[in-house]
Amino acid sequence: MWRVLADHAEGIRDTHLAELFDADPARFERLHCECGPLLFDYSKQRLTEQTLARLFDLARQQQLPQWIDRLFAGDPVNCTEGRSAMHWALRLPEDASCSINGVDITAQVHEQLRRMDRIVHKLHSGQWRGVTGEVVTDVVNIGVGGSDLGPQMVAEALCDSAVETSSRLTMHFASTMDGSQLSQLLRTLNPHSTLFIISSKSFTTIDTLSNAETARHWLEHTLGDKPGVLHCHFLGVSSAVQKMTDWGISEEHQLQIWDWVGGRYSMWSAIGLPIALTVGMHGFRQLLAGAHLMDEHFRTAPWECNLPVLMALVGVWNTNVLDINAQAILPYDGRLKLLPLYLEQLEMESNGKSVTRDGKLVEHSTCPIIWGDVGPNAQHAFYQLLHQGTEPVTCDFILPARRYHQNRDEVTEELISQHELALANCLAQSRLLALGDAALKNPEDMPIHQRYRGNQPSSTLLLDELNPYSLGALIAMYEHKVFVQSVIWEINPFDQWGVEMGKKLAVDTLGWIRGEGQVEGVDSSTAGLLGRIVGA
Ligand SMILES: O=P(O)(O)OC[C@H]1O[C@](O)(CO)[C@@H](O)[C@@H]1O
Repeated sequence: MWRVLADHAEGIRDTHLAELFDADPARFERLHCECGPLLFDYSKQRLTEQTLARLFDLARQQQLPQWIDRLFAGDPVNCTEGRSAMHWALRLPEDASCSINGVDITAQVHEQLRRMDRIVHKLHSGQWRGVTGEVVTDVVNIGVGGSDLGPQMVAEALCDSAVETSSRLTMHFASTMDGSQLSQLLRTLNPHSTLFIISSKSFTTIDTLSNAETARHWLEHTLGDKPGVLHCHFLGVSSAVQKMTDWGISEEHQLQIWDWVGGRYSMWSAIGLPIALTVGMHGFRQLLAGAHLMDEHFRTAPWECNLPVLMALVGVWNTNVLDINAQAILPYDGRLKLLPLYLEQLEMESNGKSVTRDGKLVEHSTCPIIWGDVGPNAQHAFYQLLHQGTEPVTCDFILPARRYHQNRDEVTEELISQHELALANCLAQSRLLALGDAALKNPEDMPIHQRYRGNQPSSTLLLDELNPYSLGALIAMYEHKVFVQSVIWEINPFDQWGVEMGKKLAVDTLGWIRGEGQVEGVDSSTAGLLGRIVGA
């Protein structure tokens, strides 16, 4: 199939996107599809309907239907760890039946949602008090990777849907191992009214545990070594129940996740507590409902109108056939500032692999390099390379059609104008990237340094508006896209062995930094740097 695709690419290699649009006025109609609040426009990709037909053949050859069935049957698709990957089960409605190996998964999931609900209610209503009796007004989520990026990204993206609470609760996030964010927070927060969530699937991540330890010392130092400090000021979310207990988190303040939830797929579980604290449980359930809509769409929609499948295959075409190995994520909405970071983990930690499920070296490129920023800001930073650099890049433009239409006040008109400005810039950029000079009047009169080559492919994801439901659908779409690509590439998207060894090597290195033992068996760069650090 790869040969067929390569030959097909040869046939359209010299056809510019401007020609494809000229040749077919209905190109957009043919090459876009919708699911609920999302519209996926891939007409600015360098492909035709014949390309799609061949990509579907490839997907059939790679047994995509069987793999989708396996994913939703709870089979151990994470083969190196012998686990299933059932993030989709976190989004099931309560009346859905899902039992795996005799365990009622839906009941487990909804039991934890009810526990979350009680905690959210207690905090929102001002009933959660610190050890000295003050109402908790600040919550700090301590976590890293999937235990930080998803909750933080969504909580910020949904700031307009934040609920007013009688406790006037504020969410904060601390992730960095060096304590940068935590030290800033501890300078301003009141220990009497601060609650920490220790969020860690494994409850072994040193970044999180060292931040948690610092928080514990701060509380004990400022509040005194009273019994009840740990009980009143810490919540835990983990799959390692005993480890939470050993750390000192009381049973009633523990929320549970399961082995079958991957860290970067966990924001739908109790790891998403900061989201629920921001938008309330109703908002959190809307987020789950939007994701469930996408799960059902992915599982059942024909591929011709299946958003995750189309998005994945377009990506495979770019990466493996057109040799485009960079992808920019460009939301035209400041609330989605953290989405590129979130997708960096989702895509690159999942599919940044070079060994197949069968233990062979892959023969094709896998995950491209993904980065991004809020589009309008990136226009003033790296768009120069997109327009006139030497590297091909594919872009995902993400934008809500409507904003500021609710809760009107004295600046609503101005803000609506600002939103229109962002929309105009998004459409202008994707048009110029695709068409190049053909988008301009009399380009031949311009000097060469002002000309645009164009032919840079992009997709546009248009949301009705950004709310919990549409965001849930958007994120689930990317999750399933990643899964489809892993099937095409024959890799396991649910493990991350590449991140383990660096952590182990750091243990020895830490000993040397602390003056324990002789530095030996390391390269001269590491030895030289250690010498400077230890001598500093
Ligand atoms: O939730 P945990 O177990 O602390 O893990 C945090 C992150 O660390 C990783 O395991 C990578 O080191 C990610 O996959 C995960 O999201």
